[in-house]
Amino acid sequence: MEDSEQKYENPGFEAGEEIGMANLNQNGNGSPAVLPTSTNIVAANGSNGATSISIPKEATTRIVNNTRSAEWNANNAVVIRNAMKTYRGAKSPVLNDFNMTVKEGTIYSLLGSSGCGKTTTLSCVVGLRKLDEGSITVFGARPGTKQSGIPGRRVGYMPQDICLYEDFTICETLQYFGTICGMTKDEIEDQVDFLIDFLDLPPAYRTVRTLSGGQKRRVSFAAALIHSPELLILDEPTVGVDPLLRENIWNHLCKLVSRGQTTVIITTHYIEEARQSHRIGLMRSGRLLAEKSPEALLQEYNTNLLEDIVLKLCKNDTMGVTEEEAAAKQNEEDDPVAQAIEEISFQSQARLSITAMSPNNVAQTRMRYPNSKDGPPSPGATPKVSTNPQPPQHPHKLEKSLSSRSVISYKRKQSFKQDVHDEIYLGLSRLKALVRKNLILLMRNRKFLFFVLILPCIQMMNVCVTVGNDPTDLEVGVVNFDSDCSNYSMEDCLPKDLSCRFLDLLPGQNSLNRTLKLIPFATEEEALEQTKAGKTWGFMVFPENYSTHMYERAISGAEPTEEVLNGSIISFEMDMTSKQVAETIRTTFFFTFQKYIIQLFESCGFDRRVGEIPLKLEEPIYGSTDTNFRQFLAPSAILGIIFFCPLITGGVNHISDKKRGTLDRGLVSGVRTVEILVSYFITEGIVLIVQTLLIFLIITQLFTIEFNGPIYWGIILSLLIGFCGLSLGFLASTFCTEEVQTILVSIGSYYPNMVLSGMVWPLEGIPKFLQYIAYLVPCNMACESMRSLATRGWGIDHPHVWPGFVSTIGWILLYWILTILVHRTVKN
Ligand SMILES: Nc1ncnc2c1ncn2[C@@H]1O[C@H](COP(=O)(O)OP(=O)(O)OP(=O)(O)O)[C@@H](O)[C@H]1O
Repeated sequence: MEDSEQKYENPGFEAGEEIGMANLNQNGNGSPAVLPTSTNIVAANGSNGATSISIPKEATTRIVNNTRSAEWNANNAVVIRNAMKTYRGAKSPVLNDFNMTVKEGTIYSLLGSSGCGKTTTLSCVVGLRKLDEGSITVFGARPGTKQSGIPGRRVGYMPQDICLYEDFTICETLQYFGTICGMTKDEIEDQVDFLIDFLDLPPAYRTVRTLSGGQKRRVSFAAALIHSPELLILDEPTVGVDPLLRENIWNHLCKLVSRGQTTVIITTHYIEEARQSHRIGLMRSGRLLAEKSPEALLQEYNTNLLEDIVLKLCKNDTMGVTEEEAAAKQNEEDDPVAQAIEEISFQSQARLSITAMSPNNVAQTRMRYPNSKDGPPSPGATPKVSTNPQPPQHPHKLEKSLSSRSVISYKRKQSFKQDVHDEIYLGLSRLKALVRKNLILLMRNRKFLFFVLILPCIQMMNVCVTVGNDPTDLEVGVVNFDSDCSNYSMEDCLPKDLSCRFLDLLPGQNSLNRTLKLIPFATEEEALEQTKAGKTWGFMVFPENYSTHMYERAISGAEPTEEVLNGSIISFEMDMTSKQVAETIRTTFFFTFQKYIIQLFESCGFDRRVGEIPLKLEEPIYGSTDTNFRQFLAPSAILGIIFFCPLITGGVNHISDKKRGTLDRGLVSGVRTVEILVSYFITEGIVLIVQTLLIFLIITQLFTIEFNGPIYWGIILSLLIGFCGLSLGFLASTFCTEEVQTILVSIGSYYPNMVLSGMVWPLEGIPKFLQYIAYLVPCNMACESMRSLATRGWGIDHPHVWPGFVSTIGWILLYWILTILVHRTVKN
């Protein structure tokens, strides 16, 4: 119980002290900082009065940026100086010459109306946003540097929004954030038990989605606390929390701070709640109106309600009266510090007030704060300095929580080898947490998972069933003035019914091949009308005495008459709007005619070879004589489908993570972009492997499409293309803010990729200049490789095959580099 009786300390502040950059007149060695002149600075040294120095604003910024000496006091956890930030498109800055000093081991409450810039300030402190001007130091270094511990496990961040995975249970949530911060399983288990009990959370197996708003906020709070960080950044943690629990939370924060292990920056809407903090920053329109201990404020304004002070300061600010002027009016006593600050407030817009505190003061000041439960002090009374605070609601559990076992200690100085070891251990720990997170999210959405696994198979089957088959039942009209074909023989060598023999040989009449469906017409006009009406694809006309003329032309040798030549022509009129259909009909006619002539020659006793076209197509070197379009399309279709699915799912998952705020939360805890990418590669890789194997099964077993080369290289290339799509999806989602944008970008990039990689049409058929541009699409070379593997049976060592693998790996690396660069740029 020693802790509960221990006094809460107020390290570094005295009641009545002023906003300040401590020890600006000293550098790290204790020697005076030499400052050029221009802007007034007051360096007040305790009660010894104020010293006025002039420096240009940029010089102060430089000092802040370049050295720890002037700004940095070993007791400062967070220092913000001259911060300026304007959101793109905003008319006024959200942070306007903002200064803030948070001492180590204290609770700092940032108070301000909605929209004044509190969240922006916190997001800059945790490194999620960058300032336009000015500086932030956390533990003496810029956020983002190793020394600052941000991002990393030295900080615990609770954003304003819930920012949790809705499909996780409470236990999984805390495990995730604990593992990211490098906690062991036992440490996490201990903390989970404690936090569930302490924060009055529902049972650990409950899914976040099923919790109330307040319960979700408490889980979010627990996630920030789990690793007992040195710096806790809490954005409105007590909203929606009942008063008793709110008090518990504050007690817990006080407890953590009193042990000197934690610094807390908290934003809250409950002004009186802020009484329990060591320092209050009153914020308005991107500036601090005051930054003092609650006692100092209450004393100065001679009131017992913080609300009154906030109201007064805001009114004064609206009227253009500075805090110092207002305080001077309230308190007629001549305070040299207040006077000094008043002086610079009038002289410069770029105000910089500095209170130099003696280190002795810092060490000596010990103040205990009244608990809100005690009620406000009576009018005119000085703030209550209690010696007996309300004990926390679960003192024994707090003891347990705060024992050295549950508090992670951070060694600040260790060997390089140890550093590397820690980095590797932490990196693996984060990766493990990310992979587990992805897998849990995937498994919790079983229907979606099933759809994701099955979708590429459905697409592939779709391609195989619908594409590459010859068209059938094409309706073609026949106008036959030669014969009514009522009684004819295919064997006779007679000049009659030859038109019937030709029609008989057309596929679709007596054969299984159902290419054509012949429709007889009495006149050409009728047949034409039907074609014009779109009911037939065209019609053929056999002239009168066609058989006689054809017989003479075929067997009467040289020098046929003009009448014979013209009278033996079968004329075709066709609807040529569909290239594939027209080609099919035309090819069918030509091949049938060839057969018909051979058959006529044979029936008349001639050598059939006389009737053959004297061209010979030898056995194909690669492929077969009856290769259809499906054989051409299938290998590239695999790549197209495997590329597209992860492109969409990877991008959408990343955006969801971003929108939920969970990504930012992870990044603050030290998760790296490359780790997120690797984790998605692992989980999506599992999905990809299943998708690829299913697709290969479908094409080889169900549709019996030949894969002549080593099939494992085909599978590896498909996986690489899947990873390539995933990487592109990631890159796209780095730019985008909404899922629909990623989907549009994916679709937009999919079609050029499909067309320019020769998936559907040979690249030799596109304009020459486009053939070069086509190399810029990721599937281009991979398509050629895949086709060569599948149809020509070549191996990885063939110069048409390996470049596809190399180029795909190159694209993956390029997308990764761009994603990391864009991510950094966007963050900046
Ligand atoms: N990404 C953004 N782009 C443009 N403006 C923004 C963006 N984020 C915040 N703002 C604007 O900046 C101002 C400060 O926002 P911020 O979230 O920091 O306020 P806050 O003090 O935390 O408010 P609250 O207490 O309501 O959470 C607001 O006017 C807000 O509309």
